[in-house]
Amino acid sequence: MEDQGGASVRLHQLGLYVDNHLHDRYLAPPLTVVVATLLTLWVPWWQALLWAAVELVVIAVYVNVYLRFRRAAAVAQDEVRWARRIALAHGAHMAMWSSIVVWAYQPGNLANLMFVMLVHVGLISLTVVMSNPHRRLLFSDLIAPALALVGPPLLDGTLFSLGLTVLGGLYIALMLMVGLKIHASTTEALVLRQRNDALIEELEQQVRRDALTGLANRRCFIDSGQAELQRAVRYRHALALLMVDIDHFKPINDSYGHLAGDEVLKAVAAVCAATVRSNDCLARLGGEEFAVLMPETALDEACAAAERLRAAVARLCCELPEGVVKPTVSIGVAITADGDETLSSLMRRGDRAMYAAKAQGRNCVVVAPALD
Ligand SMILES: Nc1nc2c(ncn2[C@@H]2O[C@H](COP(=O)(O)OP(=O)(O)OP(=O)(O)O)[C@@H](O)[C@H]2O)c(=O)[nH]1
Repeated sequence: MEDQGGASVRLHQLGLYVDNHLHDRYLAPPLTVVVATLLTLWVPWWQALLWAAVELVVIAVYVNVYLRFRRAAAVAQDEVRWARRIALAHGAHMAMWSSIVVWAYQPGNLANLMFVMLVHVGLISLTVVMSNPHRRLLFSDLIAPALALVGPPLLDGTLFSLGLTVLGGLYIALMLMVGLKIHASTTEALVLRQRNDALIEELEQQVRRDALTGLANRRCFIDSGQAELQRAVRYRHALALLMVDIDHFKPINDSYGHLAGDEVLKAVAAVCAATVRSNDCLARLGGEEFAVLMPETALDEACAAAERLRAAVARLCCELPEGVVKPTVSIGVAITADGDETLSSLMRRGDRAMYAAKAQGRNCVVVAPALD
């Protein structure tokens, strides 16, 4: 499942791991103080103090690494690099806790053995709860406390201690199984969420795009148009609209067939897309009608753009298997000086100008009269 999800899923898992461990900053410092206090039962106070001081620095370092990861907005390729950094930072923390075994464990002292084992049982439980989102880190986080849990009783060599080692081993195996189960379900949930997000994005694209030409569709045009009008009103900018309609399109369909008509539509759409500016909103409103919304564009600029568009389409020569088609367009230009008009009124005026262009013989540009 992990491989299926790929690096981006593992990056998500790393994010979950980091989120879980960020809570550590509230738990780890007070726990350090409590354990250091208990340690003074078996080691000189200055050793316990030194351990607590180093551990508090290590906590500060790994919390800092986690916060930097959160701020970095890492991408999928960074997953391995961040996982390594995080493993090092958190590994130092695990090593500090497990080091208690080496310098504070007193063979034959049952209270001390219980203390050391309890510290590591707690550490293993917390690790499984907090590290399960990321399998690699789950394993690396478990190594030190697992060895520290089963190690000391083994050193004693008594039957009782051997029993404790077996119990410790079973406990680790059980916790590992639980951790891996939770890991598998989080991975599955993440993969499903990714698929869901991709499907939603695709659906949103389909709802807003025209399937034939790939341009924005009417719905998308209306949404962008409303937003542009609001901006034009707020900043008192001019907003221009071109209504573009292919001339004599029905005869193209009738003579060459609907599929040939589709090819002409796609070719005209491509010319329009190549001719308008990138911040203009070009859409296919339906049939053989297109619209271009041009923010912050005055009348003379809009007319020049319309003329450029008309001429570009007139130069177009569609060589189809059914024959050669040379489409032309009629364009109506409407402008609102400070956005003080509704979109439908602007579109109506643009439409009327476009029909006037048709009436004037087609393949030309007509400007709509200014709004009273
Ligand atoms: N191939 C194709 N044709 C379409 C599509 N949508 C609409 N049409 C056709 O476009 C034609 C539009 O014809 P009309 O509205 O009569 O306009 P026209 O023939 O272009 O004439 P004028 O606009 O007056 O120059 C109709 O025959 C529609 O069937 C489409 O997606 N693909």
